Amino acid sequence: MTAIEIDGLGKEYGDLTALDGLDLSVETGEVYGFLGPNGAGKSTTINLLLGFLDPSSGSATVLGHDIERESRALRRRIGVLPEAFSPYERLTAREHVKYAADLKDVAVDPDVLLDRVGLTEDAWDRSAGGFSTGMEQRLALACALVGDPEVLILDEPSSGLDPRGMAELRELIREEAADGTTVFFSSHILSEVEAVCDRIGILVDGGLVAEGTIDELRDGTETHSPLDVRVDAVPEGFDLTDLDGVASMSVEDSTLSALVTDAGAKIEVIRRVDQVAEIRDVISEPASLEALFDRYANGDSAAEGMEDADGSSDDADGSTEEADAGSTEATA
Ligand SMILES: Nc1ncnc2c1ncn2[C@@H]1O[C@H](COP(=O)(O)OP(=O)(O)OP(=O)(O)O)[C@@H](O)[C@H]1O
Repeated sequence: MTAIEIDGLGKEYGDLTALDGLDLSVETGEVYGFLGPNGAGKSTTINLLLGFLDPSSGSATVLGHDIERESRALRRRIGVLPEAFSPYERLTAREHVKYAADLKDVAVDPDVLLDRVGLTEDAWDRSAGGFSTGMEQRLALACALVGDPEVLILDEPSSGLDPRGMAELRELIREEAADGTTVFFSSHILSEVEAVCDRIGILVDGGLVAEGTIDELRDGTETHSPLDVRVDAVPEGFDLTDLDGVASMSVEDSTLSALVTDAGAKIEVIRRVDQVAEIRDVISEPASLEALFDRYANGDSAAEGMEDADGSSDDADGSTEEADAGSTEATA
């Protein structure tokens, strides 16, 4: 079943098109990462879903509720962590959670939620005016969890959190997902998205440029995976960049590092090195989501052959930033 269905959603602010006919759907129980650079339209999308903004075109439903006509009913069933949560200075943490419960007309034990988001007990009865950014973010999360929402919509949930806070947030998202909650969250922190999301959509200039599981995004595009081969000694002038699928190579001491575009190229690299040196170690890493994101979000030419979010595919022209010699045929 679909929890979020977005159909041709558009938003214009005067002359500026912030969202350009977005189509997207999120299944019930899915954790969907909504990625994009600054100004891509992530918050605009979320604010439209919540009924805080009116669309210029298109439509959307969340849990079957139309976002324009049924936003009140909808907001009772979902939990929201807004982009710029700003607590009421004089209310304590407990009072915030109680207030959020009143708005939804549900009963809640604030202590359970405050404990769950890792706000330490000594802060529960303190005015939120003195909270650090991380504490504010934890409080916002506690408020979002009020009423055991069926859908959680989180706009940059990790902003202000330290690494421990981010790890706890990931754990919380996993627990919610295991409980059947649909989670839709925007982020530009790729490791966070990679760690918890079932699917990712990459938004650039108000439109989705790619969508899929991490593996699909990796498989459907040409990303460069690092391959390090440590040998006894690298022969003078040794070069691999004539091999298909080797985008670049460098040598440091006795380690030869290549960026390769497919698994076949890795085997070829190892064969070639084996002919000229004694291999001591091989370290092979998958392409990072970071690199993949850069290719889409920054319009890197290697991304142009990737499968688009609508399933169509452009032609790759064969050049990449680092690659003079690498084959860059699109695999999508
Ligand atoms: N109220 C507004 N009036 C005019 N332009 C706006 C308004 N809100 C957003 N925009 C513009 O719309 C575009 C999309 O902004 P939006 O905040 O949705 O992007 P975002 O992906 O959430 O960015 P960020 O990661 O920086 O929060 C940007 O160009 C932004 O400047």
